[in-house]
Amino acid sequence: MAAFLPPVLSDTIVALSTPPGAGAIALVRLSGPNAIALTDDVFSGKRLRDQPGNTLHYGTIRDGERILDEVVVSLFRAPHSYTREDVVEISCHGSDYIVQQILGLLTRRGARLAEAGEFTKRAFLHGAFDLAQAEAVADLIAANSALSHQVALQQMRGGFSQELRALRARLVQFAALLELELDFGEEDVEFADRTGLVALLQEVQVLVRRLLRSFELGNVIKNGVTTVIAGKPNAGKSTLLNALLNEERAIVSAVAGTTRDLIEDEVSIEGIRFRFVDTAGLRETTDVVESIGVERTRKRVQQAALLLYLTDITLNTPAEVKAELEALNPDQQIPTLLVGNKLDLASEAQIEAFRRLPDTVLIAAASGAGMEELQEALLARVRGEGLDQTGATTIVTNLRHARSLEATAAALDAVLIGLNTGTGTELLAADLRQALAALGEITGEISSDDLLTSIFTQFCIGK
Ligand SMILES: Nc1nc2c(c(=O)[nH]1)N(C=O)[C@@H](CNc1ccc(C(=O)N[C@@H](CCC(=O)O)C(=O)O)cc1)CN2
Repeated sequence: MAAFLPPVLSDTIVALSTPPGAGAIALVRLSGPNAIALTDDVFSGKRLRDQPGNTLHYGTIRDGERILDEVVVSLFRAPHSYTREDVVEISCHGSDYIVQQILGLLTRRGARLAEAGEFTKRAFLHGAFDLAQAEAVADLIAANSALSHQVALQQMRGGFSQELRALRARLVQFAALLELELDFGEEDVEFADRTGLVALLQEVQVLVRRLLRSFELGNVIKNGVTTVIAGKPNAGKSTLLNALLNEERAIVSAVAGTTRDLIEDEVSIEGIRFRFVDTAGLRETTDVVESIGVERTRKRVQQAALLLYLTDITLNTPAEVKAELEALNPDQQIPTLLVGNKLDLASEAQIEAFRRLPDTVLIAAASGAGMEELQEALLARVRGEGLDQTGATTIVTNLRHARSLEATAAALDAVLIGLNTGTGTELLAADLRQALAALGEITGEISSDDLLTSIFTQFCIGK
């Protein structure tokens, strides 16, 4: 049997699974056929090979006569482990020196240092979970907000995979009938009911498109929303940023043009991360350093997911602001929120003029007035295009998955067009096969070595 296993699975891998550096405890993990025997070579305590799985053992790690550390060893026996192989975890003291010594001992005895993500890759190759679930493990580790955590956890536990498998299963049935028709060749039989197929394809297409739409929000949940704060010098951009961040991060001064470079910081508002970028004020300038800043601002606005355009309502009219926005964001490609600042200093008439504008929030950044409305407006801009409209319980956060879903949707469209125009079975079957392949790529039912390598090398070592 062993000869048929891919060679990578016949060796025993080892890695530090906790972050390097000084700490209370460090965990060195081994997985593979020799994990237990190798540990027995260096562990003085009970003989691990005689112990059942899911047990803990206290003892020392020794290099010959020399005691390296006092440790606790956890024993997992295949297939009841994370990787589905024999796994030993050595919990030693959190010292880089001790860890290096233990890794050295074990590699000298034949263990191989694990590559990034290799434990999880083995779990995948042994069928512990599918590719989308494995990718969610990395997302879970990286999650830094309540929402990104929730979405990653749901995906890791197989929520998304189940939905995809159900979609795929419905298509497979029809694909099989079409293939059967092809087998009968000349005889011109139709096993697959064309009307039923159209209905099914349309239904599946709705679900695929819903998942695709959820990616807009998914991407925001995972990567945050890059929100550029722009406006004329002294509109109060840095004060606004400080108010949003609740701290003195940007330098604030009364001299126009203080912020010459870009300042970035992140705030999580109800589980969604906003990455605020403060920019140099926009004005015609002869100062060389400052004009570089202005150019950078324009570029940055083009890359923003959201533009917060800040204006001092005591100094500017709505018409002027409109013209400034027009210049900055000509086709209104970047979703924009207009923020009128200095509410506390403005006249009734000035306030009224700005209140009438759409997508506008009035604030006094210095005192914090209107900040709650601003946060609500920010959330509404993001959620408006996401969760509420998708109605999906599953949210796609992974670009690779979104691409595969796009390919699925395109192939399904091709089948639908084919059915409408009476295309022959052969082409229908080919397009349907393509849709199935694209769906299968997400969960890894269909995968290549290159794909697996590119996915798992993005993991940390020891995961
Ligand atoms: N010490 C330790 N903690 C860890 C992990 C680990 O590998 N080691 N994990 C790694 O990421 C995560 C937990 N994931 C795990 C998933 C499955 C199994 C496991 O042994 N499953 C067996 C036995 C189940 C049982 O006894 O009920 C199985 O499914 O058969 C272990 C950890 C987080 N914490």
